[in-house]
Formats: sequence, C-alpha cells, structure tokens
Amino acid sequence: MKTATLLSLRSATKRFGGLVAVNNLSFDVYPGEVVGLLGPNGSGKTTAMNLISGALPLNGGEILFKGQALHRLKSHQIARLGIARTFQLVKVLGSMSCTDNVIAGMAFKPRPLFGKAAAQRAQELLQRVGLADWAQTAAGDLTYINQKRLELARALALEPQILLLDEWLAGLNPTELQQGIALIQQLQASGLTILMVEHVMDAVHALCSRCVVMNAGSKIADGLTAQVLKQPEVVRAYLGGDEEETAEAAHA
Ligand SMILES: Nc1ncnc2c1ncn2[C@@H]1O[C@H](COP(=O)(O)OP(=O)(O)OP(=O)(O)O)[C@@H](O)[C@H]1O
Repeated sequence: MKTATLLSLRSATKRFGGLVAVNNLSFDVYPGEVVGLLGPNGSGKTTAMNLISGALPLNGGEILFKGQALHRLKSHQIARLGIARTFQLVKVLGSMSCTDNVIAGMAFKPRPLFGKAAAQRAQELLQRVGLADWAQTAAGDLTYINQKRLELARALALEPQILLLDEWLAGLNPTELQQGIALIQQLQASGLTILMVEHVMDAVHALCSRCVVMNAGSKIADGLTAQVLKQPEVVRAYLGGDEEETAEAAHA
C-alpha cells in the first residue's frame, strides 16, 4: 500500500491576465521525501510555491495538505498547519537580532512560545543552522549565506511538516554550497519533507530523490531524479536544448 500523500496539487492553475503561469499542475509529495521542482526561468515554479503557501490564490484546481484543501485559507493559517517557506529573495528583519528574527517566526506556530522558552528554542534553531555565535547580531549585518541560514532557522521555528525552499542555495560560493547541501541533508535525515525549487544541479543530485519538471506553466516530467534529467523533453526545455550539458548534469 502506498503511503498517504502529505501535499497534493490537483490541476492547480494560476493566471495573470492572459498568461497561464501554472497550468493544470498535478503532483504529490510523500512524507520524508525531498522533491525538486525544476524548470527554466519563468516556467512557473515560484508561482506554484506561492499557491502552496497561500501567497497567491488559485484560479482553478486544488491543493491538499494531509487531505485538507488549502484554497480557502490565508497564508498564516497555512503556515500554522505546518507549511513553512523561504523566499527567492532573502527576507530577514534587518534591524532585529537573529534571535528576534527566529522568535518572530514562532508567532505562527500552532503552540506559540514566549519569553525564556522562546529564546531558548531560538538558540537551538540558530545552532542547528550554524548561527549560534550570531544570536545578538542584527540580521542586516550578516553575510548573504548567514542571512539564508537565518531565514531557514525562522522557517524551522514554525516546526513545519513540509519546508518549501525557493532557490535557497542560489548565489553561494562552492564552499558555502557544500555547507548548504550538508545542512539540508541534516534536515532530510531528521525526517523533514522538503519541496525545493533549485537550479544548482549538484544540489539537485545530492538532495532530491525525485523531481517534478515544469515548462511554460505545465508539468513535463515527474520521477526519479537521474531518470527525469535524461528525458529528451526535459533536456530540450530545461537546459535550452543542450543535450550534452544535460547528459553531463544527469551523470554528475
Ligand atoms: N505577480 C505576477 N504578475 C504577472 N505575471 C507574473 C507574476 N508573477 C509571475 N509572473 C509571470 O508568471 C510566469 C512564471 O513566473 P515564475 O516566477 O513562477 O517562474 P519561475 O519558474 O519561478 O522562474 P525563475 O526560475 O526565473 O524564478 C512568468 O512569465 C512571470 O513573468
């Protein structure tokens, strides 16, 4: 018997005027999976993440979390159900300390923490992402990778059941990338389910057991990472038709 899905998109559709940014998109995410959401620029990945997190309303179809339809819920209610996200453009509260940024993330937890308990939990989360020594530093003074770590700690403060990562590894240098991959692997090992939009192929290979690939708003592939990346339609769409490059990526 197949495990029950954690997250299901069923013909999810989003239009911006005449543009169908997400077109009848259906896929499932099962508990404990790390699934890559791939596709060329403008294919609808971030819009799909926005539909799941409730930042944008659906125009058609439905999105279910543990069987519950999300479309009537506001984003804070969706967060409270256990769906946390990071953003493509890092969004930290620059003048506030790292600790306070993480505590702010706890406001949307099902059972919010206050006072000392919140500060202690924030310290644990900062330690988990490698920021224990920056607890009192203003978020705006952190380096780029550390701001990304902080955003992750804030998302984890929700105690999510699924984490949506939107190009969390983008813009990192090779050393930082390895650190970032290791950090996500730790989350994976703890059993957290992750749906990640990612362009960095090394990270996709290292982290994602399965990938869903979009092109021009529609799903064009869904399956085991190595197999999906070899599919001719994915080669053509995702890497602009450079089959050699995709073949290299598939074997990386
Ligand atoms: N708020 C909006 N209003 C109008 N059009 C939008 C809006 N958001 C996205 N789009 C359009 O929808 C399409 C899908 O955009 P989206 O950002 O979801 O793609 P993406 O796959 O995440 O791209 P990238 O990899 O570059 O981040 C694009 O054509 C984009 O210009």
